[in-house]
Amino acid sequence: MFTNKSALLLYNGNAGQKDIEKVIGMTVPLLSQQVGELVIRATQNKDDARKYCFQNGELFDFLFILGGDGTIHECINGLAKLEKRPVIGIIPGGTCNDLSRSLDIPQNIRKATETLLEGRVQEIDAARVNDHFFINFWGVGLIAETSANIDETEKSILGKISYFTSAIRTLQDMTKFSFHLVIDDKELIDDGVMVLVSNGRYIGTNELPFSLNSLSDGLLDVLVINEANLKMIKEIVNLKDERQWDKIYSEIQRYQGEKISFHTDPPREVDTDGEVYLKTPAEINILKRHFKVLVSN
Ligand SMILES: Nc1ncnc2c1ncn2[C@@H]1O[C@H](COP(=O)(O)OP(=O)(O)OP(=O)(O)O)[C@@H](O)[C@H]1O
Repeated sequence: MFTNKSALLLYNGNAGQKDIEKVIGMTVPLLSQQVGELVIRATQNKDDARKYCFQNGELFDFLFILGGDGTIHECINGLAKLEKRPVIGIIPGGTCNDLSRSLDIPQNIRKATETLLEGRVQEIDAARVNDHFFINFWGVGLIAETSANIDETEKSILGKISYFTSAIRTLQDMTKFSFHLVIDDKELIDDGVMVLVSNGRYIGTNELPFSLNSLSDGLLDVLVINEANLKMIKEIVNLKDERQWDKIYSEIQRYQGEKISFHTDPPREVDTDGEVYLKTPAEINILKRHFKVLVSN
């Protein structure tokens, strides 16, 4: 599949906890054995991946992204509007790596590279929010405030555990907010502590207990949490049997749709794929099978 093809390996040059030379050493020898022409580039700054993908994405048949969900988010924002988009191979090099988990890619870098090189191409959905794009999730309330409250030093030392310590801090002073939500033709005026729109199956390394949730189903899943406490959050992340869901959590509402409109007054911060830089209001549309990715055979 890769002979006579060109590929870009883009890696997060600021890879936090990871020994980048060791990480690169686990993937480049494997890629260069199979790929016709391999270009390697490290990101120099935040937003570099988005700009580079936008300017050069059409030149490559494949894009291997070695980084976390934040780096992937930047890449898909650079690629989304291009006519010719490369096939994406995700090598999990971040802290949470939620998208690679949703795609069942091994979390070990060498194994992930081998899996992608022996894999097949699958089309997956993405979503457009206003003039931006996301691939894994969009959320307001608890999730956005947890991300915003993460201490970067803590993240580099504790990795994914920092999300839990931040969630505990955030829950202590979380207050409800009012919102106006429209999912396709269904209108909901309500208040709550979190509204989540997900395309993928994992958030903060935890699998969402939705058996219907798929990256290729042409639908976005919407989760509205009206009340939250720590016990409940722990139970949600540990809940593996979806049949228990409706019985236990009457304060959680679930929907699916293709087009979502969300308003708050005043505007609230939004987390998209783990990055907090957007605010409400939001007009969200599914982009069916917009990207091609490599997955396990
Ligand atoms: N060279 C760089 N200098 C500064 N920031 C960078 C650089 N390269 C990437 N970034 C930024 O670092 C952020 C985090 O990177 P990344 O997502 O790869 O790792 P992570 O946050 O540890 O992983 P995850 O999102 O899976 O938890 C991204 O938002 C990206 O914009």
